[in-house]
Amino acid sequence: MLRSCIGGGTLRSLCVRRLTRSALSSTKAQFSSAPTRYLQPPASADRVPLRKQLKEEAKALRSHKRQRKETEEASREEWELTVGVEIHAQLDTETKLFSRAATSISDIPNSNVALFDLAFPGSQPAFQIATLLPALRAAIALNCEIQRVSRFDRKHYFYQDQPAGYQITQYYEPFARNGYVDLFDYDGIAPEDGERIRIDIKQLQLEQDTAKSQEYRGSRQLLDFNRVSHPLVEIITMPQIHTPATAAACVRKLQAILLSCGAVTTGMEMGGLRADVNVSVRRRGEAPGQYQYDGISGLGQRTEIKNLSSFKAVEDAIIAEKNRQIEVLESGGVVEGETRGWTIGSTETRRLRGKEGSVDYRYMPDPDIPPLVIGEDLLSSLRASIPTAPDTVLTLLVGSEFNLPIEDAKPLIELDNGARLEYYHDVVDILRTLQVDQDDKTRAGLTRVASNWVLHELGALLAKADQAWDAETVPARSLAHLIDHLQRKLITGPTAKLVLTTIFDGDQRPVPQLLEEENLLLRPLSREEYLALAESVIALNPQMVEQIRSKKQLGKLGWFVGQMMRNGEKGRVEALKAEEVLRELILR
Ligand SMILES: Nc1ncnc2c1ncn2[C@@H]1O[C@H](COP(=O)(O)OP(=O)(O)OP(=O)(O)O)[C@@H](O)[C@H]1O
Ligand SMILES: [Mg+2]
Ligand SMILES: [Mg+2]
Repeated sequence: MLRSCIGGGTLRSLCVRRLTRSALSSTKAQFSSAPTRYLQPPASADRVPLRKQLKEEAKALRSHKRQRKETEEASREEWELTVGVEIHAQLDTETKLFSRAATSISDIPNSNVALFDLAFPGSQPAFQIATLLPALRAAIALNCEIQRVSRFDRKHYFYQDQPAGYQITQYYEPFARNGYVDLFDYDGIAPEDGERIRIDIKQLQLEQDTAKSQEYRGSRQLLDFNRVSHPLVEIITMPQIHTPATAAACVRKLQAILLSCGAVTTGMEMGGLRADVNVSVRRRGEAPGQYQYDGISGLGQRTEIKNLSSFKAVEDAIIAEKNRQIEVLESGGVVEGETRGWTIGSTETRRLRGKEGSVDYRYMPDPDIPPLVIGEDLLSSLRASIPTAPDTVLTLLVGSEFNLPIEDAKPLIELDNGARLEYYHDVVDILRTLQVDQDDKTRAGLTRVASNWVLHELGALLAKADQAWDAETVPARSLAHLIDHLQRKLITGPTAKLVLTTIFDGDQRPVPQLLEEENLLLRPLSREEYLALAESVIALNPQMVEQIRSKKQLGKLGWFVGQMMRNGEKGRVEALKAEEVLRELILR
């Protein structure tokens, strides 16, 4: 740890030493682990030299991508793709939907299971009212009309992960209808969808999750009933999406909204959210297709790809399924309504089963569960407490108060479930107080400087250490003090980065104390010292000076600045002042 090396010498020299040593050992490691084919001559004449092989592979990949793009464009002109998405998200609740068993997923398998969850004969459902709160927050955040009365239904199918032989869901009378989600260009929608597209949401329904199956030694299945009856919200979009990229953007946005309104705590990466995509194609020139869905007619036959667990899988599976359907239709075949699966890294969807018509599920109202009646007072208190929507936060961050580029505003909102944004606000607040004596222009620029440090400098350290976000690793106060010192030119940029690394590695001293004790505060060079330094680098490079003077190659001044920083005492030469003196000496 860096902290332990501080005692024996100056922080700067020790860090350089530490870096050199670790750089050397990593170089060594690279060499020792390099495949032997680098070091040995080719064993036989037909072995292609590696560089050539890599070049050919890169060329093949480029041509494959080009071909895929061309096929995509050609097929887009001829075929219309339609996609509707169903999202299943695990609600942030302490209990299951109809029992008081805990929802914790980290406990040992089959430890959180009530009799009703296992469908023991005679056990009865006891609806847990608290599970409704995150569901309602989701419905409000998705602009839905909340139904004052809704009911639960049984959807029958037989599978090992469903002990009752039916799933309790809301088929006939869901608790929320007619919502929408707006997707913007910055959400990553396809260019042909323009700056904004609105996707209507047909309904939100409460339902039970299934048990988790796990394959065991190939032929057996292990079942963990901890997940069974975990409260889920199913969100169903209308078939209004026409590109794979927009479908992926839609799932990403729905996840962001659910996280930000506190309906869920985990996203796709942790298995807390799964997506099913429904895909159909239709030849543009031909008569409308014979299928319809909730008032939208003229559609092609849909297939459904179940259980997608990443945004990339959503996009890739839709591309593959669209291409498969086009191929079937172009060769005179018929697309069958079926459920299909997708394996990550694959290029094709695979048939799982023919799609049962809704009749086969034998939907029926659950006779054991009374209707859900939602009061206006509950709704208005939830509406008042719902956090600001991500789009509104984004507008604020790119607006005049924060003036951030969209490329910074988006990750600030999305990273670490909002914790990064909270930290950023803390840094800005403290920084504004520290810089209260500065002029308006400097103070206005603080928001951008802070986002650069929070996202890029701190982000790079986290990435390098492969470490998860923790606001205490570098306390907001420390980062604000560091930026304050830098803004006041009390330290140089490289020193600020070095100190950030030191704190990141565990040094807990307050920044002013650390800078003082390690002698890192900038002791500005005098004018005479700048002049002497500039003269020495000028004297060593007369030709360059001549080029700058005669050909007006002012860009070369930067090279001289670099020389001055290298030759001068580390951390004491300021680039702007160096350039000022150089201009004076060379261009006068
Ligand atoms: N022809 C079509 N092409 C593309 N998408 C479609 C088409 N018809 C319906 N969809 C989409 O399919 C989805 C249907 O979801 P819904 O939950 O209503 O039925 P389901 O898939 O039979 O139900 P579940 O999978 O929950 O048993 C919606 O997202 C809808 O937009
Ligand atoms: Mg559905
Ligand atoms: Mg479905």
